[in-house]
Amino acid sequence: MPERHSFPAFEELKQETQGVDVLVELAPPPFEAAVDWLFDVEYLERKAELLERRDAARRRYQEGQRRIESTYGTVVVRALDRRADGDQPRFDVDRMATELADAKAAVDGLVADLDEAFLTRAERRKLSELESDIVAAREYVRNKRAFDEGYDALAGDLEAFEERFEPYAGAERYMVTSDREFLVGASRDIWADLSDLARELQLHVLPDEDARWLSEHKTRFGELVDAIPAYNEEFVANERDRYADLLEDRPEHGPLNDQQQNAVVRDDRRNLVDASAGTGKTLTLTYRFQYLLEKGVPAGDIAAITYTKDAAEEMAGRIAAATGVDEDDLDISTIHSFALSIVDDATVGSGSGDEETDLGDALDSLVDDYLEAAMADEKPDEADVPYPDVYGDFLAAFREFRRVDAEEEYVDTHAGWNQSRTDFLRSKLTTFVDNARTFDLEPADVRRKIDETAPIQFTFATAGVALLEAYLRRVEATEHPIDFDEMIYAATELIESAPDRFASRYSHVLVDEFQDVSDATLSFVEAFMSGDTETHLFCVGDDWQSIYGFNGSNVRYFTEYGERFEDVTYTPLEVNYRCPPSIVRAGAALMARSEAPQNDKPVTACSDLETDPTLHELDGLYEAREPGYVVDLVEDALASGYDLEDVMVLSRNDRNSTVLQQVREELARREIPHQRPDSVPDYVPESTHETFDREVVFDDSGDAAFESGPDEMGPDAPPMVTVQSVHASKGTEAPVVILAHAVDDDPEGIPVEERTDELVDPAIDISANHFAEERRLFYVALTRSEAEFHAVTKAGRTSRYVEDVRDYFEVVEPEFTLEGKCTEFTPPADDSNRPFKATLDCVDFEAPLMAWPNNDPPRLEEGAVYRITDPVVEEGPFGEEIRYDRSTVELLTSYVSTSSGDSDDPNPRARADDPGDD
Ligand SMILES: Nc1ncnc2c1ncn2[C@@H]1O[C@H](COP(=O)(O)OP(=O)(O)OP(=O)(O)O)[C@@H](O)[C@H]1O
Repeated sequence: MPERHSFPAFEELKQETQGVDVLVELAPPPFEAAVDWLFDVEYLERKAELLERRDAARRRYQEGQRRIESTYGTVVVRALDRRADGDQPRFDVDRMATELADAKAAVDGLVADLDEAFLTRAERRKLSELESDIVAAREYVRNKRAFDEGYDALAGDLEAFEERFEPYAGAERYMVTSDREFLVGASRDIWADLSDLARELQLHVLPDEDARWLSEHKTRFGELVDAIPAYNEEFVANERDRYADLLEDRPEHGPLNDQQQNAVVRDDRRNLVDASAGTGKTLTLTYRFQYLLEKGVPAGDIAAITYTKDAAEEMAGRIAAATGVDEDDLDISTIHSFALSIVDDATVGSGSGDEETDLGDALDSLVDDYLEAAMADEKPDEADVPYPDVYGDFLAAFREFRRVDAEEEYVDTHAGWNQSRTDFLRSKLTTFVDNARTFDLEPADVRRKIDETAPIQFTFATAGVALLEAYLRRVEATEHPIDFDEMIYAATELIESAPDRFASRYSHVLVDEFQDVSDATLSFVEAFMSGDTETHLFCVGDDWQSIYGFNGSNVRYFTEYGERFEDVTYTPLEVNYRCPPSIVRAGAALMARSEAPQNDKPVTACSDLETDPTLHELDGLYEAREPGYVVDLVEDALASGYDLEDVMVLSRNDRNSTVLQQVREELARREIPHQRPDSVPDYVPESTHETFDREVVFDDSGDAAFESGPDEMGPDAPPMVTVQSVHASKGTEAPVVILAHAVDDDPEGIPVEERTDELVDPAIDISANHFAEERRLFYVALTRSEAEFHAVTKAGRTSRYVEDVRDYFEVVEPEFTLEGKCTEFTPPADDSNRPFKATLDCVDFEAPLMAWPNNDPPRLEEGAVYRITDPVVEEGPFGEEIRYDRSTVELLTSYVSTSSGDSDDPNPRARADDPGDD
């Protein structure tokens, strides 16, 4: 059936006609004809006009529609086909978009230009279908274009992300901090961009491949946004699972705790374990070494640096035993041996054989040459010394120094009692140059620090600077480094200049006691990170134990490490496995009061031992009583079941220390085996020699002694009490620790008296606060203890650090009882009011006694042995004296004639205990 056309314009006309018909019917007859006539004329005109407009509109429509279809039909159809197939457009999307925009404009123009009222419904539908096809095609192209643009904008970010993420895709590696920060940020940004894009697009309109890409990437990045921050945690958990055997099942002690296990497996570029004493830092470092070996890292790719040779040997022994790797294949050494090995390696075959390679020799011989010639006042052209021009400067300053010294008698006043002038000057000059090297001061730096208004310092330091110049010339002229500092600098330079050769040799460098780094050692360690090497650092340390400021170390390198370098992961360890809870709490309280900023470190004790540290405040004759008292404590410990090696006696100083020297003498007198300072054979009483299958030597005093320190003795080493300085005790532990001479602000106390050395000061550049460093030293001493800690001090002069934590101490006021033989007795002349005087030989010391006649004291008998209970010590004209009277003196043994052979018994206590002697 043909379509019935219907036009609204004609409908309107028709309605109008019907309206006129009704009007005609209602009108009276003559008027009716007139209306008809009028209407016919009007109607016919309008009808003709309408027909004309209709035809024009239809013509325009048909032409327009045809034109649009022929111009744009193909592009619309193609677009719609792709859209329908979910396929990619097969030609240029931009051109397509332009053409479709034109098509839309053409349709819009046509519609605007058309009087649609003259179109049939079918024509209108067709037009609207054309319009909507164009719109749909445009929608497809717009989405596709927006997707492509979004994709292009993301492509760079995605590539960068994938490249950085690629090493971690298998979850086999710890994510380095800078990568992690980048990947966290990038994954968030990419996810946000993908989400924006998806929001902006109609996915169903996109080609399927694009829609799929978008939704898959959006999902992936949605997951990565959560996964990347948690990546390392997961890695660590997996790694801990995989190596649980190593980390949890070792029989010699319990499993490593969570924090220790984390520290072992975390593997940033730089890993820092910052933890207080006894929390297992060294143990964790040892485990990290083993873990790396178990992971398959070749032993030769791992280097460990310890603070002392003993610690290196102990660690190597432990790792070799645990892993079966030959000890010789383990690269564990002190930083100096490590640097030396690098320098040696680099200079092999360079003809360094003739050079002075013995560290220290170069300086010693230079000081000797200059000093000897200058003491003999040899002129530069007479003297057989290197660098005569510098010697000339040295001599001029040295002559001035001697002139000033002759007036001020400086050397005579300051030299040790058995030290010659030359020895004194030699030691000061060597220390001067040594210090300048340690603190890396150039001659000009030292010169600036000299006080020109102080003649002694000015003349001596001017000579010192000349010597430093000569030494630096020698350093320069010598191919092989000739001192420790030079060694470190040279090794650092070598590594930095050839990272491929030296730094990349190690994939892992582990460093113990990292808080003690100096400028030079820090540069050395960091040199391993130079170039494109993949070396990873693992350092353990504790700023609370930084005690080598005088040696050039600077705790700020440790505390500010994370700010100075990139890719640092910190791991705390918060359980102390060594000390009883009271000591752990006292240590934390001590450090909370530090004079210098310290890192905060929460710590709890693992032990449930209820021992409190003990404070022994000796009064009266302190200096004389102290060694005997300290050794009494050693004997008490031995008597209560501790072994010799369980006891450690410490003091602020060792070399030149009267305190430890006297303690050692007392230990030897009581035949207790004990350690002596480096290079001096340790003491073992003759009676025990045959017990040990070792060669025994006898020292000058006739004491039997082993040739080396306890750690080097091997399995046959005899057990002995450790006696050493607090510095030397770092990193060690013992059940019983006795800190002798915990006296405040004393030449051998803690804090040690802050001493300036007028001669050497210009060559020193210590940045550490003296009292803060001494506090840390006290902290080290306190935290060596596994059970008992005893601080022995003089009543009224107790160390400020003990005072800071006195509440944690059990305070013992030892009863002061003197027992000894009266060796001298001087009664006053009868008529005088002068005191009786006597001396009691208490073996450990001589006690001067005094009594006034009106106190009615007993008359003492020379040669008899007395006990004085609770004696009152007073300051007399010749020092401390003990007042005695009848109520305090008790006769233990009457005078025994020397012919009996007993009178020289050095141990009156034994006699007093013997009832048969009464
Ligand atoms: N997880 C553990 N279980 C049992 N004992 C442990 C554990 N961790 C450490 N220890 C023990 O605690 C003591 C202290 O360990 P370590 O010497 O490694 O600590 P440190 O932090 O290096 O101490 P310091 O800084 O005082 O030298 C050692 O006797 C060690 O064997």
